[in-house]
Amino acid sequence: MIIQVPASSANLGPGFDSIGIAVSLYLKLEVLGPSDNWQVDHQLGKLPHDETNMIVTTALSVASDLPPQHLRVVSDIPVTHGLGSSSSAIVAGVELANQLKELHLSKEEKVEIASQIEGHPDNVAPAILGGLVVGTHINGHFAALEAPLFPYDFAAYIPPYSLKTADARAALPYQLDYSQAVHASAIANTFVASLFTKNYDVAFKLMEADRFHEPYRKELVPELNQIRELGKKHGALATYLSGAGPTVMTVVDRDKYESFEQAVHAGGLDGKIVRLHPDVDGVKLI
Ligand SMILES: Nc1ncnc2c1ncn2[C@@H]1O[C@H](COP(=O)(O)OP(=O)(O)OP(=O)(O)O)[C@@H](O)[C@H]1O
Ligand SMILES: N[C@@H](CCO)C(=O)O
Repeated sequence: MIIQVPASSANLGPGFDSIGIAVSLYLKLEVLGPSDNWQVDHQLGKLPHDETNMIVTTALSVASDLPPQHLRVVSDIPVTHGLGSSSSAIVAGVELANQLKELHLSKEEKVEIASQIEGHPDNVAPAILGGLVVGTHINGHFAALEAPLFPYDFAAYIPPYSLKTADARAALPYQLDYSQAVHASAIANTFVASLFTKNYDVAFKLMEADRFHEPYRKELVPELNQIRELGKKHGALATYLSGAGPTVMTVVDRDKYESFEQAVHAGGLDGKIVRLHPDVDGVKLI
């Protein structure tokens, strides 16, 4: 059995902790069979190979009596780079328990479990459902709604350095001034309305108008402004910080992708740039 989970790009500008989209990088979790101890084979650097691996801890939190397994993980989602690697591991763990214990979890139940673990649904919900998702928690439970998917590609600029979500969250203020909070919320509300009504001229302006997190994180990722400026000169639609960064996502018309990528290379940035498209399936068995 192989479980496949897509990467996800959260926030899309003003949708802090509530909007995310599944994109075409994947974690594949193969179940090789029962084992004396939990064993996780992977080539993902320092991540644990035993029962402390996040995939296993998640699976055991769903089904504590799950017998140990020998697992193999292959993933092209870069870890701590703002493309939802932790969410891919959590979603893989939920699905592992679901399959091995035949729990028959609904998609909504998977979103609830994974969001409780991650704390917000912006990465786990698209990783489960596929596509573009808006969600939050209310009275301790999570709701996630699927928005229409826009017909564009992404140029993901992936810097050579990593940035832990915890560190990027530490850069945020504890409080926002009341009038600033009202304006930030109005931007986010109108952004969501523009997505659901497919008013993309408005959506892409608002995607670059976040007031909740990008102003506080831009010093950590100087490439955000550099690429945003390149995008304006080379026909890109909008650029935002993917999740907690440091990946910078640019939405591009499919026929303008090549020229935008060339402009980023010519800009002398030392990260890599990867063409991504939305994933519509979410977690699935392959
Ligand atoms: N394939 C994996 N298997 C097990 N654990 C993983 C895996 N990928 C990521 N993790 C865990 O998630 C942590 C990284 O989470 P973090 O939230 O900092 O980054 P991210 O999820 O890549 O970024 P973002 O949440 O901004 O999209 C790793 O340190 C590790 O503990
Ligand atoms: N919404 C989250 C995504 C990363 O978990 C953030 O920006 O911190």
